[in-house]
Amino acid sequence: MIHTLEADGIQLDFGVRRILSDVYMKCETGKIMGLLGRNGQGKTCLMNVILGTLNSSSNSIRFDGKVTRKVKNRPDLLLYLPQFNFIPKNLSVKKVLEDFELPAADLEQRFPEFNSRFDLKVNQLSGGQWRTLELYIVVKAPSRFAMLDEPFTHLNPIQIENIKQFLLEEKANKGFLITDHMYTHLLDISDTVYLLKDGRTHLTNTVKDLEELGYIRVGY
Ligand SMILES: Nc1ncnc2c1ncn2[C@@H]1O[C@H](COP(=O)(O)OP(=O)(O)OP(=O)(O)O)[C@@H](O)[C@H]1O
Repeated sequence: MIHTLEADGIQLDFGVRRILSDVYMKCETGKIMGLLGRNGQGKTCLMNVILGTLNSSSNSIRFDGKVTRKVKNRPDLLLYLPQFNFIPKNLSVKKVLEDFELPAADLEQRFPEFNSRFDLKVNQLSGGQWRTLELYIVVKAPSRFAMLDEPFTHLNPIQIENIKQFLLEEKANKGFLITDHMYTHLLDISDTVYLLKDGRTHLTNTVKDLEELGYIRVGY
């Protein structure tokens, strides 16, 4: 069965500044939805409104058509990879995996750089490894959907290709909403791409659409 996550009717203002006014987004299990937008257009705010960690004057967040509030309390529905590190730095890799009931062997098979690193504390990992571990948890822990805020940041090109392959395989198990400034990587793996601009989402299909909307300049 395909499950859906939809968000619309969102109005978000900070003082006199309107950040979000005309958003419509739909994610489905089995698919990757990419969200692009220039700095400050409201991508992170939108994710936080969906989660319910940021209050907006109005919003409608629906799972399978049913309005759901306080999504942050429903990890079975949605998990979130924020831009900042969320795993406490003093926990060992082993303990983190145990807490999420995820097998160490699977992490090591997928990301061999964790070989012999399970006893290390998270803050003894490199920044990229710390980020990879967090992403692995959000992707693998059971939930219908996962939102990833800049998953490619801090990662080298080989890690990025590995993560892209990982996400393409794991979308069989959940739906993803991903935002990142590395738009070519996002376009490579996304089934649907929205551009957030001036408070509203634009469904885009091609690089030309992104150029016409002023997000990229091709040919310079
Ligand atoms: N708590 C807040 N109070 C006032 N303004 C805020 C607050 N949080 C975010 N903003 C503003 O809202 C706008 C959208 O921020 P947001 O972080 O969602 O942008 P973004 O699209 O994720 O940007 P980036 O790509 O740089 O991460 C920005 O102009 C930001 O300064």
